[in-house]
Amino acid sequence: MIRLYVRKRLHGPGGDFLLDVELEVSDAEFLLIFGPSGAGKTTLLRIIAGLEKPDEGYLEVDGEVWHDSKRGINLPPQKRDVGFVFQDYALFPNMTVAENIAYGMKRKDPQKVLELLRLAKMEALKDRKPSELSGGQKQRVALLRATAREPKLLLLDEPLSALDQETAIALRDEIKAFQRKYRIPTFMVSHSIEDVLRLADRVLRIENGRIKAFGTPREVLFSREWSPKFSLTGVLLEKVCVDVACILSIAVGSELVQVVVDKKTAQELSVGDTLLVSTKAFVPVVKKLHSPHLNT
Ligand SMILES: Nc1ncnc2c1ncn2[C@@H]1O[C@H](COP(=O)(O)OP(=O)(O)OP(=O)(O)O)[C@@H](O)[C@H]1O
Repeated sequence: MIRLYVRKRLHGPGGDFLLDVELEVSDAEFLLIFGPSGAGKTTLLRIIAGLEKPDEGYLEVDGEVWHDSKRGINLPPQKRDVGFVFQDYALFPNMTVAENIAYGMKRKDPQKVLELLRLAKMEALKDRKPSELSGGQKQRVALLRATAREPKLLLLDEPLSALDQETAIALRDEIKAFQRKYRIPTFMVSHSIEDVLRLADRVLRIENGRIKAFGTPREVLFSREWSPKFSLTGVLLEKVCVDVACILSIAVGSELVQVVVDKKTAQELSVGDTLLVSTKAFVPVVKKLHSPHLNT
């Protein structure tokens, strides 16, 4: 169980605001932290890792108190059992892939390093240096290194955002597979709705430092406050369905807009259809305006 309470005054471009988050997350849960740029997502991860200090807070992980401002407890980062993966890999350039992964393991275990490399289909690259790897491969190594130490908590800060679409999809599947296999509670920051739908057990949506929604992907994505008021028309380029929800990618002029609809709505839509997307009492309504398929 992870119990977290954080308060910290942040300096945003529009003035100061308060990061104010309180939550409980159960063991082995995948929490996705979602929200606009500047909301305080990275700062929250940094506070959990001990890289920044909150003005006021409490953090308990698996029965161990890492921070308690009232009792003056604040474990330094190296005493907090976390694995951290950033957007920019941060591997040791002078170490091989295998050495990078073994670094920080509580009990050196070459067999485990090999098992992880096998799982990520990276065995053939184990003696390479990071400079000889692609971006996707480097990020895989960063993830393996964070997992290898079997931390009590895994923190991932937009680990897929610097990768091309195909690599990001493959790595996303691996993150899920690792998390399921090793059952490490994971907090991941992402801007991607696909990450929300494919990875998260629960989603924390924060805006301006405040919790706007906290629940299952479905509860959060379809929550009534989710969409600002708007109305636009565009052409459906792609629909991707996961469980009960589908993401529509719609070209509106030169912009690409993504909206989430339920599967039933999506079933009636085809790529190439012209759509009207509007909100009615803050719940998006998607209607077909025209279908080229009717004319062929
Ligand atoms: N130690 C700090 N003290 C005060 N303000 C800070 C501190 N660290 C970050 N900030 C400010 O807090 C705001 C939130 O930053 P943060 O990086 O957490 O946002 P974010 O939600 O991760 O954004 P993005 O999605 O763009 O990465 C920013 O305006 C930043 O300048």
